[in-house]
Amino acid sequence: MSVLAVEGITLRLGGRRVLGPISAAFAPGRVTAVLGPNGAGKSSLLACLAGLHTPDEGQVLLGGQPRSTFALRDLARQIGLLPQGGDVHWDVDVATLVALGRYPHRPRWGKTEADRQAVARAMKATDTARFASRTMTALSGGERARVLMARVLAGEPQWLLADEPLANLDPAHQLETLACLRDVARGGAGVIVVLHDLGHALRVADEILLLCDGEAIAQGAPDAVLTPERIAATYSVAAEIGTTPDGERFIVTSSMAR
Ligand SMILES: Nc1ncnc2c1ncn2[C@@H]1O[C@H](COP(=O)(O)OP(=O)(O)OP(=O)(O)O)[C@@H](O)[C@H]1O
Repeated sequence: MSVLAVEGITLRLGGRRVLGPISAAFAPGRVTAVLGPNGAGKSSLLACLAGLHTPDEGQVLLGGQPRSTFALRDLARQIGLLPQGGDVHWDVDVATLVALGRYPHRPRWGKTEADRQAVARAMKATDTARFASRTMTALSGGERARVLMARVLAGEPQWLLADEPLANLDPAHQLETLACLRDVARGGAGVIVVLHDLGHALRVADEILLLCDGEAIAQGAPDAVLTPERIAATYSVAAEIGTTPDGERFIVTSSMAR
């Protein structure tokens, strides 16, 4: 599968440059965590990759071809976006909503067995099958967030772009979601995930892209990017990085001494 990349893109919103110029490439079969302080440009970058924003300069490339040269249906099959803080305010039942994720794949009429199986897999992976017949507006915020993740997973995109997918989730479901992202990458898809928890990023990511003020200040292996010095310079917090007896990496942050 081909690489997804941005080449020298800039983005202006409200008359202000909020991104770039930035160049970065994302590899299939890997989890890339996009990190950075509030307002760094993480969502803007994902929106450019997903086609919600058109860069003012530069281009988004899919397999070396400009994104703009692909048909919309083709792009919808290849790239799935879970937007930040997405929600649903209509009385749709969970199974119907998740099945909408198959829309780019479905024949003109009806659903195929492959559609049904993809929806079942997505609901199992997100622990949402047990409320398949309930309406979205009758679920808690975290339950709705998991259903929205199921909808994107049901589309089995070659590129999964997830903007803060752990928001509103309890610790167990956060870990399940991180494991699910790893599974998606293991299956060969490219995963690009925006995270705020540096420890989660250290554990889930093969690679980290660190943004600050709309620019990429580092991209590489988690241990190489997330050093205490760089965390201090980027987030203005002190960080201690360690390893549990089980070999799990963790980061503890604290206020910097004044
Ligand atoms: N529609 C808009 N009009 C003007 N400025 C915008 C708009 N949307 C975002 N911005 C600005 O663009 C910058 C980048 O925003 P973006 O949402 O990409 O940041 P982020 O890194 O995802 O932040 P967060 O961690 O807070 O979600 C911010 O300074 C924000 O204020």
